[in-house]
Amino acid sequence: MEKNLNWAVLGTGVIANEMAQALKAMGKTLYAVGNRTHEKAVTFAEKYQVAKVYDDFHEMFTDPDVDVIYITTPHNTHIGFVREALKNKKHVLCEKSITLNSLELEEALALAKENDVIFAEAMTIWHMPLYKKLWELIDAGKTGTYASNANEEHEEIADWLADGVPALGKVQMIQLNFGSYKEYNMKNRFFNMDLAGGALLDIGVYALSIARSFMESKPDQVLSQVKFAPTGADEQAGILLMNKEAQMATLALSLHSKQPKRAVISCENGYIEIMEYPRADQAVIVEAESGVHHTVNAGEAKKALQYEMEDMEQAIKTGDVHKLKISDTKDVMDIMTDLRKKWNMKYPGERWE
Ligand SMILES: NC(=O)C1=CN([C@@H]2O[C@H](COP(=O)(O)OP(=O)(O)OC[C@H]3O[C@@H](n4cnc5c(N)ncnc54)[C@H](OP(=O)(O)O)[C@@H]3O)[C@@H](O)[C@H]2O)C=CC1
Ligand SMILES: O=C1CO[C@H](CO)[C@@H](O)[C@@H]1O
Repeated sequence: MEKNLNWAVLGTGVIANEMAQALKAMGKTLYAVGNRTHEKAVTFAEKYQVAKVYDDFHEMFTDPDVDVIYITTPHNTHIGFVREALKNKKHVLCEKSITLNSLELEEALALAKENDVIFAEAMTIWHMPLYKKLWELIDAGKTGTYASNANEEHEEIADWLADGVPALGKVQMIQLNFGSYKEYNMKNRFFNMDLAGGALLDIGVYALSIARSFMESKPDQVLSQVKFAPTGADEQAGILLMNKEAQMATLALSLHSKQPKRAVISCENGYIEIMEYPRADQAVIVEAESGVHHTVNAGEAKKALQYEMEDMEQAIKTGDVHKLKISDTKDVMDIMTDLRKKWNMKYPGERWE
């Protein structure tokens, strides 16, 4: 019989609560919880019937019954806890942004390899069925027509053909907005430099992940403008990307003004519009010539965390990590690192070399 993987969660904040609910919806129970403020871990365990609460959350890393740890603490703390977990041979699913910079990410990936465990980012974009479907659609139609044997690689091609969805051709230009209004409140993580706040690591990571996932290669040209919050954290930014195939992306990010979370992926024969990414379950495809609209549905927005944990479990059980898109996580982290270096925006205690 297949082994049931035991999940432990580090942290009891917003996303940890969602994770516990998602595991329940998967028919599983969270095995363990640890938190800096112990009483909150006790309350959390009662709420979700968690079997184990650690007196000191560091015990989680050496508990022989824990298979996989979900890290849900602020960005600045990720690398320290990731190191501790990987050295103790625990698989790790770590919240975005996975580390502060590429140097930390390289170190963590090397540690995962050395200890023969999986280390991945809980990046919603990699796991939602909608994006998986759209990547297939783009891939099957990137030459501008569907190849006659395309359905051997792309199961859904017959459905697209039946629905009259055109082969979209090459991705040319991607436009992404993400704006979320957060107060300048130093009690939370959003603008606090000590907690690695700022728009890029909190929301830019989503926009960049979408951009990377629809581009053929990593962008090698990056331009930007930035405005800083009174705390020194990046409050809003405009970012332009281009890769060697001359595919371009434009990002507008703000952590102090609301914008629709909208993605437009323009291709030669039409465009795809996704509203409310990252947790999206619907997109509209508009044909360039006729203006005809096709609605594409896949998955359910409310199951976002479930999809992440299902892909992680599958990777642990099979050893096939392709769904975790670690290489794309690295590309996104390289772009974010490069941007912050250009902005001279270093977090307290952060190492760049
Ligand atoms: N995927 C998604 O949709 C979302 C992802 N996130 C990501 O999840 C992470 C956490 O965000 P969120 O849940 O909003 O954060 P919260 O502020 O709600 O919770 C943070 C948790 O981390 C703990 N913590 C804070 N500092 C430390 C520290 N120095 N050492 C140990 N534990 C610490 C807190 O413990 P205590 O109780 O003691 O304060 C708390 O349990 C971030 O990386 C964020 O980007 C966030 C929201 C949505
Ligand atoms: O990941 C997250 C989901 O989106 C929020 C903004 O709307 C972020 O602040 C949060 O960290």
